[in-house]
Amino acid sequence: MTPDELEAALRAIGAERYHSNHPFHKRMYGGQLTRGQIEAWALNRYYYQCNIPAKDATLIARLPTSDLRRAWRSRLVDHDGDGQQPGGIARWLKLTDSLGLDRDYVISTKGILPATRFAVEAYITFVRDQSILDAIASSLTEMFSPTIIAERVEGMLANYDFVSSDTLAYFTPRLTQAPNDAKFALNYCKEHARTREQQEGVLAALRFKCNVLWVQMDALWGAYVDGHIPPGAFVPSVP
Ligand SMILES: O=C(O)c1cc(C(=O)O)c2c(n1)C(=O)C(=O)c1cc(C(=O)O)[nH]c1-2
Repeated sequence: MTPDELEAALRAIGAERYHSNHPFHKRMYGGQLTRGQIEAWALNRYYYQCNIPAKDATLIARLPTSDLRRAWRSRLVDHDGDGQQPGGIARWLKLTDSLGLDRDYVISTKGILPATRFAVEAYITFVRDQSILDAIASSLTEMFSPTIIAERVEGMLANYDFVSSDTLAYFTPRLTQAPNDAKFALNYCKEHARTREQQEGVLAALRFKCNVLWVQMDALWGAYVDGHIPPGAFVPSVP
């Protein structure tokens, strides 16, 4: 494959497998979720958010050059803040605050679904154990996140009176951060995935990561749409 053919193959995977295709997302932006279901989504998604810096620090520890480490470390600042400006984790907690979730409970992660925990842990393990090329490729879902974020924010503002643009402020910086991050990772993969085997590895890494996101939606659906809430997991106080 040429580098451009590789990019086209990556985009085809996103078109088919990104979590924007999941029925839970469609219900969310379509205004068909209850407040309790949105609370469950925000609570569970906190676990993804708060582990993204651990994932990125794991990768940085493996990167062989200053140039690569410097390029990647902006992601840590994006999520952890710089001590002056809040980062993504703090902004996510504003979202859970505004939904009325107890901050200590959210941070404790006691109420998240087992599948959320397993999926996020699998992502960190993948980045620790697979090749650096595959680890970088696993971040490429971010190529598709601006579209899902725009859809989600627009749909939620239009459909839920308990959500405001302030509630969803987490997403605003992501609309510029994600494309920058994705561009760097995509260029890296196009440049370094030369053999067929390497290219297949990159494609498999993106499929893996789509699964990490997809199973989190499946778990929310099973627990909060079908009603099979696992023992110990969050039970919404409102329907
Ligand atoms: O809102 C979303 O649907 C969405 C998706 C993704 C993604 O595609 O992995 C990320 C984010 N948001 C996000 O906010 C974020 O910080 C992020 C980091 C990463 C990553 O893999 O390093 N993905 C994502």
